[in-house]
Amino acid sequence: MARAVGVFGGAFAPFHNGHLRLAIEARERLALDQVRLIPTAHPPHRPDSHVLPARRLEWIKLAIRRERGLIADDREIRRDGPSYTVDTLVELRAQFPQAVLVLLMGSDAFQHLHTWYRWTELLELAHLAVVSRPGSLLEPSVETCALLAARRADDIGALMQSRKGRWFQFEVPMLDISSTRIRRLLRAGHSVRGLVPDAILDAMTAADVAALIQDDDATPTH
Ligand SMILES: Nc1ncnc2c1ncn2[C@@H]1O[C@H](COP(=O)(O)OP(=O)(O)OP(=O)(O)O)[C@@H](O)[C@H]1O
Ligand SMILES: O=C(O)c1ccc[n+]([C@@H]2O[C@H](COP(=O)([O-])O)[C@@H](O)[C@H]2O)c1
Repeated sequence: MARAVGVFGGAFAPFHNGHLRLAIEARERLALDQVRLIPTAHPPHRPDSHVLPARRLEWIKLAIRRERGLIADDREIRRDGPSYTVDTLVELRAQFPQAVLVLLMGSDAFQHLHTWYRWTELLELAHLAVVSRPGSLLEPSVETCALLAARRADDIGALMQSRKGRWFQFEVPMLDISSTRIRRLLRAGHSVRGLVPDAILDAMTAADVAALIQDDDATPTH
């Protein structure tokens, strides 16, 4: 039975080496037994990707084939309605009642945490671990400060003393890669090798590329 489980959600359109490094570094540095990679099916906060969620899940599986402790998780694909993270954590908490649960995210997502559905409940279900990302602050936003200030864990030991309720920030060597940048390069007919895991790239069809380049550019930081 897993004692410490990382939870890493995203549109992953496409999954790239920045995502892969975040998952690997989090697993190793936080000593997680597993990190579950969860593509959104019906993201509450952005338009659905033109790439079907099942295809984005397949890409994740290709990318993590040889990585111990990384798991492609289809629970948001199997669920109807908006893919709220709080619902995902409720399910995972029921599946792993005794485990330390750690919700992983980049600093750009962290900055918008107060806009998430029932965001204050997230810490009642899991810890948060935030990793620095080029162009966005690692500090909590003014809106989340009141709740988060007293709940910061200064080190991994402090985080692992409880199953939920704290947040922690850690740095990984920054990879200035975003799915938006990859889609822009594809739109321009450029290569994205080195940004996307080779196993995904080698499996990517013309139809995949056509779908990806229809997706909107994400806002602010990339
Ligand atoms: N290069 C990176 N370094 C660290 N974290 C990242 C990186 N790219 C994405 N993330 C994090 O991965 C999660 C999922 O991100 P998402 O699938 O939206 O990727 P993205 O590259 O930001 O895509 P898009 O450009 O379409 O918004 C978020 O928590 C985000 O902060
Ligand atoms: O639950 C919410 O309201 C919510 C709002 C915004 C983002 N999220 C989750 O945050 C994760 C990263 O989202 P994104 O757009 O950066 O790929 C992904 O798992 C989303 O489902 C969740």
